Order: sequence, then C-alpha cells, then structure tokens
Amino acid sequence: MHLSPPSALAAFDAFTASLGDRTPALFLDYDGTLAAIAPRPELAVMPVEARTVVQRLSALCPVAFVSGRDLDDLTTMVAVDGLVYAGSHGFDLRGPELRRQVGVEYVPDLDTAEGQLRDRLGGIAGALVERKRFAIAIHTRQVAPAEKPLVADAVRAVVEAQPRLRMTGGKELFELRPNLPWDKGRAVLALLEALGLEGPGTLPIYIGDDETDEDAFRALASRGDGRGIGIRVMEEPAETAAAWSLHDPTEATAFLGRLADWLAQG
Ligand SMILES: O=P(O)(O)OC[C@H]1O[C@H](O[C@H]2O[C@H](CO)[C@@H](O)[C@H](O)[C@H]2O)[C@H](O)[C@@H](O)[C@@H]1O
Repeated sequence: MHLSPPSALAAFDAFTASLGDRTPALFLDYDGTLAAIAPRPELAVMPVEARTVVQRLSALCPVAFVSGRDLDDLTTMVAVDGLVYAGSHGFDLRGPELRRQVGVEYVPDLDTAEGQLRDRLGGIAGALVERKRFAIAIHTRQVAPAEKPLVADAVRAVVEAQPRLRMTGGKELFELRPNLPWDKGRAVLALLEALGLEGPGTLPIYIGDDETDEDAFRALASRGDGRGIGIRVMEEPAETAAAWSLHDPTEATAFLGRLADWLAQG
C-alpha cells in the first residue's frame, strides 16, 4: 500500500520512463476521475476537454471505461465511439467486438431489493435510489445529516434479507450488487484477456478515484513485475494500492493530454 503516491503529472518523465517501450492500455473510471463529483448523477457531465483527449488517445492506444454506472448511462455520458465500456462495476461489458454480462441470474434479486429500498426510503427527503442493471446505488449526498443513519439502517436491513447480494460503499453512497467474486479488478483482467492485451508489449494503466477502484489497482499490482500501473485521483492523502496519484479530474485530463502528446511523438 502507498500513502500519498507521487503525482503522475508532476513526475511525468519518471512516469513515462516506467512504461519503457510498452504501449499503454488505458482503463478509466468516470465519476470523480474524468467528471467532477456533482450533487446528482445526471449532473456529473464530462467536460469537452476530457472527451477530446479521450478521443485523441483512442487513436493511439486501447481505451476502456470501467464504471459503477449503468452501461448505457456510462456510454451516453462519455459519448466516444469505438471504446470498450464496462458498467455496473464491471458486471456489464461491451466493446466493438465484445459483449459479456456477469451475474444475469442475480437480476431478480436486485429487482426485489430495489422495490424494498424504494418502499423504505420513500419518506426520507433527498435519498436517491439509482438502479443499474447489475447494481443499485443508494445516494445520501442530498440527505440531511441527521437522516443519513436512517438510510444506512434501511440499506443494511434490505441487504441482510438478501444474502445473494452484498453491499459496498463509495462517495456518499451505498451500493448493492451480486454477491459474486467479481469487481472492477476482475473485469479489467478479463478485458485484458478478451482484448488480447495480456502480452509483455502492453502495459495496463488504471485511473480511478474511489474505493471500488482499489479492486482494479490491486488486480493490476497482482500481475507482478510492474505489469500494471494504478493511478488514484485524490484530493487528500489516503492509503491506496495505486503507485501514482493525480489531484482531481482537471489534473487527470491534463495528464491524459500529456500522455497523448507523448504517445503521438512515438
Ligand atoms: O465507478 P464510477 O464511475 O466512479 O461510479 C461510481 C458511482 O458514481 C456515481 O455516484 C457518484 O457521483 C455522483 C455524481 O457526481 C455523486 O452525486 C455521488 O455522490 C457519487 O457517489 C454514480 O451515480 C453511481 O452509480 C456510481 O456507482
């Protein structure tokens, strides 16, 4: 684990030196990484600068988005054709020549939980239930501080009654997802295999800001011998399995711009 890893932008030359002659394969998180955190999910729009740099990069190296958002929502928000997209924390994968869904048999459990959550949380002002195909996010960002424990109690009660689901966390949210050994890290490893990117000529780089992104940092670190790089976007120092950091989505976009310039120069 690292506490406050070095900035991949401030130490860009050292960062690119660690790539050697390998081609990066970029795995990008969305919320808090390329889109700044907003009061509600639909308000977290990716700036045009970020979209432009993602488009540039997609002509220079493989690019995938790996997000907790629903796959269709993610694809609409990013709106760059030809990329690989993984929604619902990697349970729902789609690319130009790829389609895979993990945990389809858990959708009825999620449907039941969604109904129970809407019943229990309907009376709590600001509590937002966001259904994704393979996960449910329960947002507390708009809930009065005194009421947040009520949301936590309700979510706990629902997940305790649904042993086929498990709860994870995030920024002002709880998430319910299939209780399967699957996460963003396993999704990234599966994508490397499916896209033929497992060889020594490719270096996967994952950029993310949240606790579910730590699964991906750990998965890449587990490949050993520097065969994967994690970059955590974080405004405050924190323990992370990522070896590099960036401060916020603006800095992440600037870093990707420099990476595109560097790749374009060959
Ligand atoms: O994996 P990510 O792309 O980072 O998605 C994680 C969750 O992001 C969204 O929620 C977060 O962003 C919202 C908009 O800025 C914010 O209001 C909320 O508090 C954050 O937790 C998204 O709505 C979730 O579905 C994702 O799981």
